[in-house]
Amino acid sequence: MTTPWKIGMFQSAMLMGSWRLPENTSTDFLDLAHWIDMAKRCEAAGVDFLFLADDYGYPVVNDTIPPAAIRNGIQTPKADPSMILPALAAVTERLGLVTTLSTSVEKPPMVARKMATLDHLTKGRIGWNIVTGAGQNASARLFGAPMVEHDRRYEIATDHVELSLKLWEGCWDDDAIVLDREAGVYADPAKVREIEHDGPHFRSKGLLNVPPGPQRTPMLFQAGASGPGRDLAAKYAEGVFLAAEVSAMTEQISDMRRRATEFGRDAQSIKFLMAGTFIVAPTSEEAHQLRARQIATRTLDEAAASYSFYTGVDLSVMDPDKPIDPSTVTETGRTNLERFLGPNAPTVREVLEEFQRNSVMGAPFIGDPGEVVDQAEAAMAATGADGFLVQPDATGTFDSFLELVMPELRARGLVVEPQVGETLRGRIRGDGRARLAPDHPGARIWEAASLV
Ligand SMILES: Cc1cc2nc3c(=O)[nH]c(=O)nc-3n(C[C@H](O)[C@H](O)[C@H](O)COP(=O)(O)O)c2cc1C
Repeated sequence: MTTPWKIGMFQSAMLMGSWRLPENTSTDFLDLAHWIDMAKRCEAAGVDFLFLADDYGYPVVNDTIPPAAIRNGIQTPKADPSMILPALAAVTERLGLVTTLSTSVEKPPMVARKMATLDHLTKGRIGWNIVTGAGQNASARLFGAPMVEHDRRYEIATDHVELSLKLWEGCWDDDAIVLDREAGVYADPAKVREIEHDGPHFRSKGLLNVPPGPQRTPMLFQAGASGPGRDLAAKYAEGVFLAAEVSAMTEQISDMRRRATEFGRDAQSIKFLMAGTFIVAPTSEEAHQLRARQIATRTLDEAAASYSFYTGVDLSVMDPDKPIDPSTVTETGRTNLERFLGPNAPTVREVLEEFQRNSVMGAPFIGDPGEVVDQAEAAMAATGADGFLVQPDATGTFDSFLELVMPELRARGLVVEPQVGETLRGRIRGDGRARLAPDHPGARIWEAASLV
């Protein structure tokens, strides 16, 4: 059998899929029962994890929210997934649970404490998607702070992760909790310590006041593919989410593996998951009909509002018949600007049409179960990726993927059944190891602390 594919499911606590279609249920995103049902179905179908993306942003162009964004529910409203996760932990026992916390907004001790708590509550099934924050122009307004430039946000993220790693790996020895009721000893003071950090952006002398969970450091994910984003991933990430065309993704993966070796890590220690949209139905014809219905629910105005959320760039004021001006700069997200520049750049109209069809996620796989898995196998072979981050279907959930694609993947021997008791890291790395690999910078913090 080939190395099993890793299968994660992408969600956000907002409108997903084509919410205007009558079969779409993402309008229930503020109902806990919606999430509990989804998590149980994901677990029963044997996928590796459910990822709840998050940010504080919303579309803003020329200092205002485009009316199309509010009218059509584009990237807003959006609820806080960290409030939903404990309920999902309670009703699952194998499903990994991954969420986002922003290094631009949440301070390291807050991230470290929330994630360590969730690692306990999930019994080692939690992952952190490290982001500098999508929709940054809106987020900065919301927090009343000047917008920090793109590359500097990644410098802050690097220092943030360094301190967070110290808190997870350095404060508590493995055998610090004694729990001797007779002697009245809860924890051994010799095995618990404050860490010190004096970095370019964060300073701390402190103790993480929750002991680490089964993974110590939550499994670390990252999703920015600009130069500084790639470096952050290469240095710390154990899983990377990518959304692009196959050719761009192939380059991103090989470049990030190369950068990982420059940081002294095994290039294979990062698992790359392609954002994959599967438009699947029992027959090919039904799948293509569904695709046409989905595209018809989205206007070019909405595509422009969505593009502005990811990039801060307003395509609606540009000449539709020319490519995006190559001198355009943005301090919001760069990946979705850079992928449409350069030789053979598409026109603005083509970019909008691409966003109307696919948003940031690249072209979908369309067809019956056999056809979509053939297409997915070809993408895996071309890119060298390790699996998929599956996008919600037209219903806003994953029912068609879980019911039609998972059995096909299993029949082809491409996935293995997750087991109770596995940590998220152990499962995704495939070696059962709960803790960071020895070549990860966080492992050196643990080694140094355990020698104290
Ligand atoms: C599949 C995927 C998931 C993402 N999830 C989040 C998220 O939950 N929160 C967020 O703020 N940004 C998220 N992003 C955006 C990235 O973190 C990043 O800001 C964006 O890709 C722009 O990259 P750059 O900052 O390197 O230019 C996601 C991106 C991708 C491709």
